Amino acid sequence: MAEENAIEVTNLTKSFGDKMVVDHVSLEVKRGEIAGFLGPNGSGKTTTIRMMCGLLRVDDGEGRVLGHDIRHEGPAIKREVGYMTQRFSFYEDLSIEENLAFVAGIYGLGRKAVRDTLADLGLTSRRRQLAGSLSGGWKQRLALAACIMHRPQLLMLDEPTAGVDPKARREFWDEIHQRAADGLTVLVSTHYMDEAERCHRINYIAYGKLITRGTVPEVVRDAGLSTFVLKGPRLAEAQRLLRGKPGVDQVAPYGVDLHVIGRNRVELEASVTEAAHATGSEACPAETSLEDVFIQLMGEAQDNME
Ligand SMILES: Nc1ncnc2c1ncn2[C@@H]1O[C@H](COP(=O)(O)OP(=O)(O)OP(=O)(O)O)[C@@H](O)[C@H]1O
Repeated sequence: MAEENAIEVTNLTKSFGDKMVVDHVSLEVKRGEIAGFLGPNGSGKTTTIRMMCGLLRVDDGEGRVLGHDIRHEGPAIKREVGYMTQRFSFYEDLSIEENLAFVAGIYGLGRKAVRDTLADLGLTSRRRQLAGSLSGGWKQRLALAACIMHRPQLLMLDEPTAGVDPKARREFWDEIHQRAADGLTVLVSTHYMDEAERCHRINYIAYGKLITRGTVPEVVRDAGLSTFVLKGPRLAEAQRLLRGKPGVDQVAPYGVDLHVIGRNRVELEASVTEAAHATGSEACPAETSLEDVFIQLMGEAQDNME
């Protein structure tokens, strides 16, 4: 295994009953990298994360996490990985400090680890506050504290910011970036596009299959999509006209604009020009967004399933 990779797994496969929910997924994450794990609901992200943490047996495939074999060295992986589950929970009637002391006990850590972690995450002044009375952002900070207290080298964060307000999400990401700069590796699943754009590299999975990976500009470029923006007074009509026209794969209102996206640029441009003419709107080429790419990939993956 190349030493610089914190995660290197190939062909991970898992079925529940007769349903294959992770289908030969291969992932590579470099040390110190923030890797995004994106994909529609139920596409297999959590299952993949749990296999890589040594929490779930793989049906097939192999690989190493922090140099440990995922099939046979689960306990070593668990010691060196911090896993923040999707619906993390605390004892609501215990304080921040008491909750962390409980987690410290599980890892065999002492009071110093709790004190250091409180200080490290800016929780010292709130340490006596009950976990149940914390806002979403502080709860999530407590969850992060609980999963980094044993000083893991790799964090696996499963939708860590779901339902948290934008300011708290930004603070969370600043925190993650600082830690990555200090050498921590992070794999983070998210449905938020702004968070995907904050990752060094992203991996997109749909219906159990890894569909694309790379930096955000690489993923957008590799998708090979073209986008036109329509501006004008009769966009609802333009939207109706464009649906199902040659070259038009997606039509989506963005505020007062209409975005029209497709793979075949020549056909797309002809359809857009025609709709613009019919509705007195103005059309111009625009950058394709990551969200447009994901929606396209999701639709295509769905079509391949049928
Ligand atoms: N223990 C289990 N037994 C049976 N089916 C399961 C089990 N765990 C997950 N699944 C199914 O496997 C599929 C993949 O689920 P998974 O939670 O890995 O997806 P996900 O990409 O993390 O989704 P989300 O974005 O909604 O969190 C889903 O259809 C889910 O219902």
